[in-house]
Amino acid sequence: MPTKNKTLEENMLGANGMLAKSLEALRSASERLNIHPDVFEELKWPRETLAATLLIRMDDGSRRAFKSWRCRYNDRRGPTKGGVRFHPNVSLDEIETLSFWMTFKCAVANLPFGGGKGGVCVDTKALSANELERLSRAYIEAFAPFIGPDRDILAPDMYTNGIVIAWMADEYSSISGQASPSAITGKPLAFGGTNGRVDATARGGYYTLRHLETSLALNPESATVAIQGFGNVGYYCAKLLHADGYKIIAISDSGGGIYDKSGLDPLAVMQHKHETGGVKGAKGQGKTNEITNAELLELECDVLVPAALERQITLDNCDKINARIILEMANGPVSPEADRKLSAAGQIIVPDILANSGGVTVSHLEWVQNRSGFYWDSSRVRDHLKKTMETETQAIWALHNEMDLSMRDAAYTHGLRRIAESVEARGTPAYFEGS
Ligand SMILES: NC(=O)c1ccc[n+]([C@@H]2O[C@H](COP(=O)([O-])OP(=O)(O)OC[C@H]3O[C@@H](n4cnc5c(N)ncnc54)[C@H](O)[C@@H]3O)[C@@H](O)[C@H]2O)c1
Repeated sequence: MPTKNKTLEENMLGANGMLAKSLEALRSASERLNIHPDVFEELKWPRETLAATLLIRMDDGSRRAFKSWRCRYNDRRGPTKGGVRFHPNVSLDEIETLSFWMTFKCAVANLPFGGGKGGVCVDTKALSANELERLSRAYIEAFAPFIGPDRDILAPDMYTNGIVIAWMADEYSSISGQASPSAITGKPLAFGGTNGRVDATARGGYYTLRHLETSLALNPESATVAIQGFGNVGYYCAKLLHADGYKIIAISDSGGGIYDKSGLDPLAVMQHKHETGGVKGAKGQGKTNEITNAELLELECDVLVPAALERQITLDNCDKINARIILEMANGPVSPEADRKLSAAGQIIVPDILANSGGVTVSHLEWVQNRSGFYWDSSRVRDHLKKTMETETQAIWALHNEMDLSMRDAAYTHGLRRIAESVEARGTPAYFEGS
C-alpha cells in the first residue's frame, strides 16, 4: 500500500486508537481465509457514526451538556444491534470499537444482525433519578431517525439497565407514534421484554465454560474463580458457577475487591453490596481480605472472569496474570498485545465475541417475540441459548485445534467467514468481470 494512503488510513483510524488496534484480529483473519480485499476494505470502517450533544435541565434549574454517540458499524447481515453505555470515559473511539466487536459477535452467534453501539459520557451516580430519565429520553430524541427495528436496535450496557431501557423504549414509541417494542431490547418483562434476558449474558458464558470443561481439564468440584466487576454480568456469572460447585475466591467492583481462599457466596456479597453500595466489607467462608482490582487480576486461580471494563489486562500487567483460563465476559478486557503474549504462554482466553454473546442471542429472541407477538417461556429461551452457545463454542474450539489458532483468532475466523459470505453475495470484482 503506498505510504500516502497508509498515512491517510492512519489519520482516518487514529493510529493508536483502540479501533485501529482491534482491526489486527480482522487483518490476520482476512489473510488466513484469503478473503477478497473488498471485504477487508469495507470492514475496516464504521458505516456511520452520529454524535450529539444532549442538553439536560438539571434539578437545580441549570442546563448541562453531555456528549453522546451512536455508531452503526456494519449492516450486511441485518440491522445493526448493540447496547448504549453510560460512563464518564465513553469516547468516540470506544463506541466505534465496541460496534466493530458487536459486528463480529453477532456473526459468531449466527444472528441476522450487524453491529452497533452507543454511549453517553456521564457519571450516572452523580445524577438524580429525574435527571437520568431526562438524559435517557434525550438520547432517543437525538438518535431517533438513526434507530428502528429494521435499522439499528438498542440494548443495555454498562449503567443502562432496567428502567433506563424502559424510558428509552417509551420515548422511541412516543416519537414514532406507535408501539415499537422491537427497536430496543433488554426491556422489563411487563414492557415487552423476554424471559431469560436478565442473566442471559452471564448464562451464555457459563454454558460456554461448562461445554469446554473436559477440553480445559476443569473440575467444577475444585476449580477456583476470580471475578472483576459485580454488576449484571459479574453477579450472575458468580451465581451460576457457584451453584455448580465452582469456588468463587474473589470479587470486585469499582470500589475495590475482596478475597477469601475458602470461598465467597455471591448472594451474600450482593446482599452486602445492596446494603452498603459496594462489595468491600462482605465476608466469605474463611478469612476475607480486601484487595485492589489490580491484585484481583493477578490472583492464582483456574478461571479469571473480567466483567467490567475494557483494557484491564495489557502489556503492563500480563506477566503477572496467573489464571489458567480467562473468560472474557466484559468487552475487550485483554488488549491485543497482551492476548498474544498470554496465548503464546499457553493461557486460554475465551474471547468476548464468544463468551458474552449470550446477551445479544437472547436480545434477538426478544426482537423475534416483539415482532411475532408470541412470547416464550424461560425454558424455551434457555434451551435455545444453550444450543447456540454450545454449537458456536464447539465450532470455535475445533478451529482453534485444527488451525492451531488462539481462541480469539479462531472466533474472528469463524465470524469473518459468515460476514464475508454476506458481503460477497452482493458481488465482488470477480463476479462483475465474469459477467
Ligand atoms: N449486560 C449485558 O448484557 C452485556 C452483554 C455483553 C457484554 N457486556 C459487558 O460486560 C461488562 C459489564 O457489563 P454489565 O452489564 O455487568 O454492567 P453493570 O453496569 O451492570 O456492572 C458493571 C460493574 O463493573 C464494576 N466496575 C466499574 N468500573 C470498574 C473497575 N474499574 N474495576 C472493577 N469493577 C468496575 C461496577 O462497579 C459494576 O459492578 C461490560 O464490559 C459490558 O460491555 C454486558
